[in-house]
Amino acid sequence: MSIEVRHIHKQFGSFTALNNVSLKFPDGKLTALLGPSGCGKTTLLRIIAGLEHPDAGEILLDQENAVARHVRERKVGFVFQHYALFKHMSVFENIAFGLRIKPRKERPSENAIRERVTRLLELVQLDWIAERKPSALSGGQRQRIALARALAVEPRVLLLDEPFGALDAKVRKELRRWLKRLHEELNITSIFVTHDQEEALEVADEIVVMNQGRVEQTGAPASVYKHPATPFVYGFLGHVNLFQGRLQNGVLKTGDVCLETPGHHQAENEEGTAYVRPHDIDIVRYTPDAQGIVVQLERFHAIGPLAQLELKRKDTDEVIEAVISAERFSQLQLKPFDTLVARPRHLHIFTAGSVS
Ligand SMILES: Nc1ncnc2c1ncn2[C@@H]1O[C@H](COP(=O)(O)OP(=O)(O)OP(=O)(O)O)[C@@H](O)[C@H]1O
Repeated sequence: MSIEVRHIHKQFGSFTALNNVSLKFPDGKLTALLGPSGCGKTTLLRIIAGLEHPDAGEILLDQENAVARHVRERKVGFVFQHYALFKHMSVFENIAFGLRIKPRKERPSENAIRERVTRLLELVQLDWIAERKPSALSGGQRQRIALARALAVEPRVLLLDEPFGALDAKVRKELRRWLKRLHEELNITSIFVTHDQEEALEVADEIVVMNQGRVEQTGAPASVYKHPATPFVYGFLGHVNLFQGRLQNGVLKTGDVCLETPGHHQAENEEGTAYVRPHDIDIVRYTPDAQGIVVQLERFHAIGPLAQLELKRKDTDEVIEAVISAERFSQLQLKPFDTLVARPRHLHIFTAGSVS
C-alpha cells in the first residue's frame, strides 16, 4: 500500500511538533524516518497509524483520505521500542492474540490460526520457543516476536518505532540485517523510526531526514549520504570537519590556508564553510613547501583496519579528525606531536545564501 501525507501540522500547546510535512512513502519499500530526539518522528508515525490526530493535513492510504478512518480500519501493524508482549501468555498465544480478538465473522478457524502462527514463528526463526513466556526470551527475541505479532493480522503497512532502540549494539546490528532480509521477503510498505544514522543507511530503501518538525531531505541512502542538501543533514549523517572562511575565485581562505573549491568559481568574497568527512582527509609528513593545513598530531587510535587521528591546526588551534587506513598509518610511522600536513578532498561548501 502506498502512503502519502500532505501538509501535516501538529501542535502540542505552543510547541510545533510537525510543521507542514508532506511525504510519499513508496509502495512495498522500507523507509527510515531519521532525525534527532524530539524532531517529530514518532508523532508522524502515530498520525499515520491513527493513534494521534493532526491539526491540519491529509493522510492518504492508497490514495484514499484516511484522516477519518479508525486505527483498526487502517490495517496498520505497529512495533514499539519497548516490547509490549503480554507477560502471562506464551509466545504462541501472543502472536495469535490479534486473530483471536477479531469479530467472530472475520476470525479464522482454530486450525487456520495455528497454521498462521506456526508460519510466522518460522518466518522470524523462533519456532522452537513457541511455548515460552516472554520473560524467558532475550530482548532481541522479544522484538522478533513483537514483529510476528504485528504481522499476524496481515497489516497493509508496518510501522516500527525504534524497534531495536533498547537492545545492545551487537544484537541491534544483527536484527537490522535480519529486518532487511525479512522485508525483502515480505515487501510490505514499512516505515521505520530511528535516530541512528548507521541503522537508517544500512536498512532502508529510502531515508527521510527530519529536524525540528520539518523534512530536511528525502532520498535513497547512498544519495542522501553523498549529496546532503543542508548543513544539518551533513552533520547528522556522520562525523564532519568544518573549515570556515571566505570564498573567492574558486578558493576558500581558511586561517592561513587556501583550499581549492571547484564548482564555486562564481563566489565573490562570500562567507563559506567547507564540510569534509574524516576519511576525506589525506595526511602527509610536513615539508616547508607542502600544500595543505599544517597540523600537530594530538592523539591517535589505531586498532583494526582504520586509524583515527586527532589533529590540531597550527594556524587556528582548531581540531580536525582524520581517518586513514592502518596501512597508511604504519607507512607514515606517526608519533604523538608530529607535525603533519592535512589535505581535505571532497569539500562540500555551504554558504549563508545557498544550501548546496
Ligand atoms: N502528547 C504530547 N504532549 C506534549 N508534547 C508532546 C507530546 N507528544 C510529543 N510531544 C513533543 O513533541 C516533540 C516531538 O516528539 P516525538 O516523540 O515525535 O519526537 P521523536 O523525534 O520521535 O523523538 P524521540 O527519538 O526522542 O522519540 C517532542 O518535543 C515531544 O516532547
